[in-house]
Amino acid sequence: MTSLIEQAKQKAAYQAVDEHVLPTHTVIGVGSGSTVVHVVARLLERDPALNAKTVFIPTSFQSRGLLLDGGLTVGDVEQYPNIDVTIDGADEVDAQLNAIKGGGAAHLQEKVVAEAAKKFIIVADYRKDSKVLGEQWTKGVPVEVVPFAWKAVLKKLQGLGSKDAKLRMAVNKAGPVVTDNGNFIIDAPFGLIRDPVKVLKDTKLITGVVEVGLFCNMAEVAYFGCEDGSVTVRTK
Ligand SMILES: O=C[C@H](O)[C@H](O)[C@H](O)COP(=O)(O)O
Repeated sequence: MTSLIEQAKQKAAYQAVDEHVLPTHTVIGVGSGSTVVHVVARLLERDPALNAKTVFIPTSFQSRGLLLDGGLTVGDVEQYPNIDVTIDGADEVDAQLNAIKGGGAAHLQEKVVAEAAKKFIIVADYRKDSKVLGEQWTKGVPVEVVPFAWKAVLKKLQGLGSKDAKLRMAVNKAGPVVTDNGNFIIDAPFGLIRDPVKVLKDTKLITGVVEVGLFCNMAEVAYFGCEDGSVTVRTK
């Protein structure tokens, strides 16, 4: 039996695909994470002729695998720098549609693919819906760093007020999580983030930081699957 959370993710993902992936689209960005599994499932229910003329741009090893397993054609932003629409999950979304992403360490490729798209759409379940970032997602802002700089970046993040910033450690592997790009992740909690643009700018300016999991002023719409089976749609 599917859990309430899985149902919520599925409803949000299905509605987003139905409303934003148009028959005229030929290049679609596909994010990463557990909610995106439902995005790909819905894409696979489309007319096969539409999928056959479409290239899908993954944002991680995981989403590339989902697309390939579904028999879809994959490409990259080097070949396809103009994407019609990108649909992705999020760890938390605020009232202005700013988002924290990178809980799965995929936010660098996700941000590139989102920025290359004419439209960026977020799909999530009710647990991700916040007024202010940091209300629900308390693990911190994921910051991807080049490995040799991690300690220096950690100190700078602490200096910016993230006292509990820490290197993300792997499970079932000794040592840190290594991203799809060969980098490390620092999770930097900043409490309630009332000015995400400032936190993004301050953290991204630290030398050694590759990308920060704050997606500010990027999403056009967010779909939240609710506990009662409905979907809340929030637009900018
Ligand atoms: O790095 C991972 C991505 O930003 C995901 O989109 C995010 O963590 C949400 O994942 P999920 O849909 O599994 O909650």
